[in-house]
Amino acid sequence: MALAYIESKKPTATAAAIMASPPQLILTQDDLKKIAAYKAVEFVESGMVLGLGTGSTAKHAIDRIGELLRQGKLSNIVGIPTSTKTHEQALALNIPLSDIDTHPVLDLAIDGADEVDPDMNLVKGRGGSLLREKMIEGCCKKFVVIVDESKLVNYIGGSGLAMPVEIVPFCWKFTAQKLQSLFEDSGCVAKLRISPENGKPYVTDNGNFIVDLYFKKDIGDLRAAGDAILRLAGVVEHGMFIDMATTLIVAGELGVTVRNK
Ligand SMILES: O=C(CO)[C@H](O)[C@H](O)COP(=O)(O)O
Repeated sequence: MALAYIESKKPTATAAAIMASPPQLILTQDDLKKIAAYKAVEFVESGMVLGLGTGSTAKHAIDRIGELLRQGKLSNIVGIPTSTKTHEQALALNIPLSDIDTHPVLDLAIDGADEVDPDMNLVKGRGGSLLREKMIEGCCKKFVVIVDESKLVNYIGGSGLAMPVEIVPFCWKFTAQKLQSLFEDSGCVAKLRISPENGKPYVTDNGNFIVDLYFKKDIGDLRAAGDAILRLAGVVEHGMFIDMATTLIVAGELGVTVRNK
């Protein structure tokens, strides 16, 4: 697919303000996340129905939306949260909330990602919310992805970190084994995600488990891989977001890049 690029290596006014206060020599990863998030919120207009993402980057965007509502600079926003955690954050900020039963078409969603490839395909779900994120971000007119530059990869799986798959708890070992076998040629290792809090299987907002897939090599055709995963009984959804992002905002040491698809 042909891509159109709008690129700027100059810090925006918002980014410049964040960089300037307090004075510091090195921006932390969290500073970069905040810069990307604030830039994304510039796309938000009063009256919009908004998908509210999950994770440490999206959290900054939601805080900013709450702040602009409080200041009266935004009004009549309806937020659709992608997780119970985001739901709680948005409630605390007095952002009016709804769901996709009531609002099946959203104006805009803002969310982070774990990996972004050169075609703006994503890995999401290391925060555990991939199913609701995919349902909600799949019905947005515009899906703005916000990342710091560490999330950019040459190919999906290229970070060496997990590509999450949400599965039903029933006979999870069977499903994990099937997933691993599917990507044998890519040296795939499938691991059940364990919650660091209690040492038990991590349970998603939907009552499911997550199997994290680690690849040693490029898995090739992402659509074919995604379809093969979804054909396995026991799989609920995978964390590859193929051809869904419409805008990518990357914050790095040299400034902010905005790229439209
Ligand atoms: O997909 C996600 C949650 O399911 C997050 O967007 C993703 O994990 C990125 O998180 P962070 O902004 O904390 O790096």
